[in-house]
Amino acid sequence: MIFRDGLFQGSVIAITGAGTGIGRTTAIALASLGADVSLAGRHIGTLQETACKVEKLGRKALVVPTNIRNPEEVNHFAEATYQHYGKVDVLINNAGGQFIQNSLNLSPNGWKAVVDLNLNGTFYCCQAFGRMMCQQGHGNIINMSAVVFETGSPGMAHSAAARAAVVNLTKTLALELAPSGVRVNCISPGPIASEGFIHELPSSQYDETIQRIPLGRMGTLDEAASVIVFLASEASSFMNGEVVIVDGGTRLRGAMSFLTD
Ligand SMILES: CCCCCCC/C=C/C(=O)SCCNC(=O)CCNC(=O)[C@H](O)C(C)(C)COP(=O)(O)OP(=O)(O)OC[C@H]1O[C@@H](n2cnc3c(N)ncnc32)[C@H](O)[C@@H]1OP(=O)(O)O
Ligand SMILES: NC(=O)C1=CN([C@@H]2O[C@H](COP(=O)(O)OP(=O)(O)OC[C@H]3O[C@@H](n4cnc5c(N)ncnc54)[C@H](OP(=O)(O)O)[C@@H]3O)[C@@H](O)[C@H]2O)C=CC1
Repeated sequence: MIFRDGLFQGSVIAITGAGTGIGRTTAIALASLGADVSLAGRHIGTLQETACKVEKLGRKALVVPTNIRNPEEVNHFAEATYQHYGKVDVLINNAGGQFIQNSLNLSPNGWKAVVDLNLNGTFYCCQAFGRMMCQQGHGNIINMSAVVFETGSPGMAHSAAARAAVVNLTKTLALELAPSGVRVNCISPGPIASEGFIHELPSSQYDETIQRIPLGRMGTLDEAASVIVFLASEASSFMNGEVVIVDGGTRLRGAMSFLTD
């Protein structure tokens, strides 16, 4: 990481989806820069692995198993974090995902599951932590979109619609919360080589995906995490309601289909 040692000393940062991929890499990067963290996700095992790495860096980690699709669990995550640390400086709404399917074959429940995760879950977290941040008079929320929001995205109708909504939610919250000292921004990654993405991408589409990325390779977990770290830091203190795209230029080549047939 190219950030100053101790940059986040004294900061408390809550992260969803912190047991794997971009979330885990971000949590460890922030801890290496001095932050104490609160880690959410559904699977306690992977969260505990992240917590171990954080503690080895000499920082504190609170593990709060949470399904962000459930607003009561999200409220518990926020309350547990505040009770444990007494404040939260930054919330990183990283948890998300989808499955690839043609729109006409999506079941109502499949549609709802993906919108619930990527849009509603993000909103529940913004609301629960946003209330507390407004009360404490400062805060910084970073939402996760995906570059699919910029174009049509065959095979990802549910996710692309939800990610576009997250962008608008970010802008609205940026306006609503700014008077209370809370800023809200969004990161929109393109193909980042997380285990989750590689696993979900049909192997027959791997080569085509790489060819579509102007930089000729997927982004690394560190390259996604470092943009989140920048947004979490005071280096971005005058950014509010912004969407930072991290896709190696992929969106410039237009819509990409994830369908295999
Ligand atoms: C221009 C190029 C840019 C590239 C951009 C890349 C964009 C994004 C990349 C990433 O997001 S990388 C992260 C990858 N990780 C994941 O996506 C996580 C893996 N996915 C999931 O965990 C699931 O898909 C989920 C929906 C997010 C969660 O599912 P969950 O298991 O909790 O759902 P259920 O409640 O059990 O089921 C609800 C409903 O959904 C249907 N369903 C679930 N998975 C699938 C599937 N793989 N295929 C088809 N349908 C699925 C499930 O059947 C249920 O529907 P019903 O059967 O009840 O009708
Ligand atoms: N990799 C990429 O190219 C891109 C990724 N993204 C987004 O970046 C974020 C991180 O993805 P990435 O690291 O690549 O992939 P991962 O699959 O590794 O990360 C997804 C994380 O979300 C968590 N999660 C899923 N559902 C829930 C839920 N209901 N409640 C709480 N946590 C949940 C998972 O943990 P658990 O299963 O334990 O709950 C997991 O840790 C996601 O939002 C993803 O959609 C966006 C664009 C591109």
